[in-house]
Amino acid sequence: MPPLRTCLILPVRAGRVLLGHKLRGFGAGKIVGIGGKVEPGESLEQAAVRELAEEAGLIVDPADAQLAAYLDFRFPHRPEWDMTSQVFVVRRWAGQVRACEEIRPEWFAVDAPPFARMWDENRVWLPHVLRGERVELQATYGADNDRLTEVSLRVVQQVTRGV
Ligand SMILES: Nc1[nH]c(=O)nc2c1ncn2[C@H]1C[C@H](O)[C@@H](COP(=O)(O)OP(=O)(O)OP(=O)(O)O)O1
Repeated sequence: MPPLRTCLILPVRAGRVLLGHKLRGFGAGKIVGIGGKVEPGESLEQAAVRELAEEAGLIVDPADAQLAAYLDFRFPHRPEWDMTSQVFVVRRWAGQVRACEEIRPEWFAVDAPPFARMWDENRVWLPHVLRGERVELQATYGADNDRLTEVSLRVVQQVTRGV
């Protein structure tokens, strides 16, 4: 089965990034980037802005979603969890942050994301993205489906403007 296609979107403003406490479903109990599965007929940008509106109440023009990472997560001991995820950064939006049944959003300082409570590979790719770089990452999880056994990261583009 090909890996599930998902997206993540990171609103960034004034040195802070919006993440969310995942309250149910995949990754429940972790702090995650807001996002979800890409639905048939949607572009990745459309999926990302739809998820942000549904899960955190912010309204974004898909043209303002900047591609920041391509992530490939493999779980050899739980292959049904294999996913790819395109990550977008957005700096312009309308609306107010609000919670939903699935996510409780919270702002974090860009220089202090809550790595201990995030998926393990976030500590590898997220600092680059929050510095304004574009990256590609491949990560493989071990038998506990919680800690990485292998990871590789490639910086695809250095971006002069930080977030
Ligand atoms: N290793 C990983 N690191 C990470 O940062 N995000 C990951 C990840 N593996 C998956 N994700 C993200 C991608 C995607 O946004 C989300 C999974 O999609 P969903 O939130 O749609 O899952 P759910 O099972 O909660 O879906 P529904 O039950 O359909 O709402 O988890």
